[in-house]
Amino acid sequence: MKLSSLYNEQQELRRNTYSSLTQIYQEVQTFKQELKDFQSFSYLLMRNFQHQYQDYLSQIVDVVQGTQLENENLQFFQAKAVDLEQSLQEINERYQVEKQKRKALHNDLVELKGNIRVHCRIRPLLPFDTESGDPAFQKRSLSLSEKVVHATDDETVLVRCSRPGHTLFNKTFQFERVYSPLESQKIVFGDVCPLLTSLLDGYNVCIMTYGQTGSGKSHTMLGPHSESDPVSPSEADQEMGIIPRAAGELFRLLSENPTINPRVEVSVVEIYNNELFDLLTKDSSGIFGVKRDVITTKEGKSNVPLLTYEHVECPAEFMKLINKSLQLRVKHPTLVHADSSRSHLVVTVTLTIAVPFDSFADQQLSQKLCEEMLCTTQKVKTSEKAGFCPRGLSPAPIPLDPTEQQKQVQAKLQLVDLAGSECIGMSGVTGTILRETSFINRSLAALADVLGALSEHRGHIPYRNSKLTHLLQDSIGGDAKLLVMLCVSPCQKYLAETLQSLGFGSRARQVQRVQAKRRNLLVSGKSK
Ligand SMILES: Nc1ncnc2c1ncn2[C@@H]1O[C@H](COP(=O)(O)OP(=O)(O)OP(=O)(O)O)[C@@H](O)[C@H]1O
Repeated sequence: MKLSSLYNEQQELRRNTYSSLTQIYQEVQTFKQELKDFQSFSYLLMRNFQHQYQDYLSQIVDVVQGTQLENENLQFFQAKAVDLEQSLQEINERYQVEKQKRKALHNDLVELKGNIRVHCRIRPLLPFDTESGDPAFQKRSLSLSEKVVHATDDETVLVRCSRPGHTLFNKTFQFERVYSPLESQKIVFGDVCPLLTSLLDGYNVCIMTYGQTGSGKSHTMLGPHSESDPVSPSEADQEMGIIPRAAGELFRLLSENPTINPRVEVSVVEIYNNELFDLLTKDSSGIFGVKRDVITTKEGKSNVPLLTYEHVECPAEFMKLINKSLQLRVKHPTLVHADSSRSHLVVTVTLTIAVPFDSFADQQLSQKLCEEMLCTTQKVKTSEKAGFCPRGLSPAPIPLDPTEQQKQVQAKLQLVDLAGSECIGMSGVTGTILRETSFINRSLAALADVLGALSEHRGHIPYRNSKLTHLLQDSIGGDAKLLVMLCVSPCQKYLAETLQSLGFGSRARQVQRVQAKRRNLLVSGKSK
């Protein structure tokens, strides 16, 4: 019994063992299958990975090669850009040289043809461009201060107005030189400076500023100044205008030529309400600014009898006279400009220099002129104060050592700061100032008429219609080198006045006068 139960137990154990073994076997088989599947999946994965790796690798190689190529291209283009930049710079430098040459040739041509040279300066926008006493105007002032006048290059002014409600305007004007609002007093003088060399070479020269009131004429001619702060000829003052700079340059040039025995004389006149005043002399009651007249001499030249010429020996003495005269110059405020000059200011510098005879022909001519001078001086006997020239004559020639072989040349530099042309409605003037304004406008119209008559080669040139044109007759219609410096405002508010000034300048350029001539001998020493 016990044996049988043991047997049964063993049988049971065997069955269980067999069943477990079978189960284990099945699991091993399943595991083996799974392992096999995993192996083939891994293999597949590996192959895929290898393919992808190959792909990426070849892509990377392509990219690296491409980058290298691009790098080489970049370096090539960079080198090319440097080359191009260099040649552009060279071309630019050559262009600037050619431009200067062209400009010099153009200026020579202008002079040969006897044309008037016209420069135009556009001033910067200033606070008073947006200010107005008129409240209705104030509302519009922002748009009216919009810039409509531009310097597109150094010879072209573009006037462009595209404001809704206004006539569209797009017009260019050409001048010998155009200054943008950023260009300094020094740059402006740089273009004027050669005219001083011409003066020393014996040419008469006239430089005048023309433009609307407040457009920058006095600023250009004199620089900022006031009674308490006069114009000083100091190199440190960047804002100095043409007159103090010209004074400095003239004496600098003279100091480089000590043998020419120079004599510089200055007269200053103001033309106010068509009357001419000598600002360097007092009347019997001790008041500066004596009324004078302009006459035409037998030779057809304009002359101011009894005009004072003062002898100056340095820029400081020169500017002292100018500052004294500026204090006398009539100024009144207008709506456009609080410190408006109401008169034309004409500064005349007479330079007499002695130069050696260089040819027999010169001596002959000198003799002739000497005789002419003698005749004239015998007719006009005027007392001569120490340091002053005989009134009403051009300044006296320098007495020379009779044994010296020298000739004298006299040339005249006129620096003219015109009163501003203006529209009466815009400047808001009444009473005395209105009267002044109409005189200013009439004299400027007379100037335009003279230019018109000259450009049309009319037989009669109406110089005598105003004191201004009569006084400037020799410079405008004669053989002087004449430079008109137009001054214009950049803003919309003064468009009409600006167009008027630009039109004046364009007409002035059309005038063909006689070619500028060197002054010849005034009087001579004796030749041996
Ligand atoms: N280029 C410029 N740069 C800076 N300020 C300027 C310039 N031009 C003119 N101004 C200023 O504008 C104002 C008017 O100029 P300016 O007195 O020269 O006018 P104007 O044409 O002589 O006027 P008017 O005919 O009424 O005397 C001044 O305050 C002057 O300093």
